[in-house]
Amino acid sequence: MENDARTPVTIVTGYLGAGKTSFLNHILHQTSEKLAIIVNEYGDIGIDDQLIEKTKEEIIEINKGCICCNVRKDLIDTLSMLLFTREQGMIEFDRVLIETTGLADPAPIVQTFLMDPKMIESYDIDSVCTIVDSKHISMHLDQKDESLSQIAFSDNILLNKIDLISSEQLEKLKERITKINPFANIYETTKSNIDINKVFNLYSFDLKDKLRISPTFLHDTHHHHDNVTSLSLIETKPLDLEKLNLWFSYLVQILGESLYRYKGILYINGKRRKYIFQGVHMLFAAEEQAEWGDMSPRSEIVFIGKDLNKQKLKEQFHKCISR
Ligand SMILES: Nc1nc2c(ncn2[C@@H]2O[C@H](COP(=O)(O)OP(=O)(O)OP(=O)(O)O)[C@@H](O)[C@H]2O)c(=O)[nH]1
Repeated sequence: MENDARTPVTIVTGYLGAGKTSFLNHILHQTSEKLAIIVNEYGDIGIDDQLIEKTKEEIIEINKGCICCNVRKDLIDTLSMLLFTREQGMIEFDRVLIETTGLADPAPIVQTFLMDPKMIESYDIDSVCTIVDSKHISMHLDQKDESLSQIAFSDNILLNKIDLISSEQLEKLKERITKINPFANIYETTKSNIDINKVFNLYSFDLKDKLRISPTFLHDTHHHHDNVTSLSLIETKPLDLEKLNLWFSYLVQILGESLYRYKGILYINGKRRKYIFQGVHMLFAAEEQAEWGDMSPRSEIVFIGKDLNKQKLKEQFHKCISR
């Protein structure tokens, strides 16, 4: 990012054999930056039991036993070592690229950059890219939480291997993916061939006017079976800041674990400026932004989460309208 000394980080995720290595090769071919690539080998063996998998990682608990917010100590060690060796003039790199294993849930990796003070100071998540095996993803989505999580956390989704499916299948897949994650850019690829400008320098986790809540996504989704879904809320009446604060505190405490990502732009009663916020599980940040100016003010919120009680969330949000 301009005037930002932090090193950008791109996280690449995707199921086994989806095309992550092919993606890396295309990126390496196009980039003029020096990349430090971390290939994450952990959890490589298929272990179904969540608890066993979690004990393989070094988990730091915050918020008294919250298991959804954890950082990866092994990753912090590697990233600290990179910083140190660069400071010593032993290596040079402009960006870090992390390739996760096919079975990894990206949440703890993303959280590492949002929770650890040294990581926050030194690194800046540019974007999370998920490579999807278009031929097999539907089966994985039916069976695996990791695939859902990889899609839910993503900023860029490459629907790869489209040569192996029909155009009807592709349309259905796009619909299903959009319902899980309405934030992400979706690209159709073969051999993960993508223009680097589409995936680098997005800085999706910055709060600076980066909201991409497009009108096409702001509708409700029905008739699908994925337990990870999105919900969009829109309100043109001004909202009460105090009520909203209380509601959000409640939401992150109660639903934090099942809220994957959420973002919003808020029209607050008595404020000329927009409020924007975003969160990952229980980690939450909000910021006052530019004035509404000529735009007609309205609030837009999108949640991506597991087993969302949409009706209840809608009712609770409605109660935050300023009376
Ligand atoms: N037909 C077809 N094959 C592809 C495409 N992209 C990748 N492949 C093939 O799929 C296989 C896996 O691709 P990789 O890029 O190694 O995938 P990966 O995600 O790095 O795989 P793992 O490291 O095993 O998780 C290779 O044999 C690729 O040649 C595509 O768009 N179409």
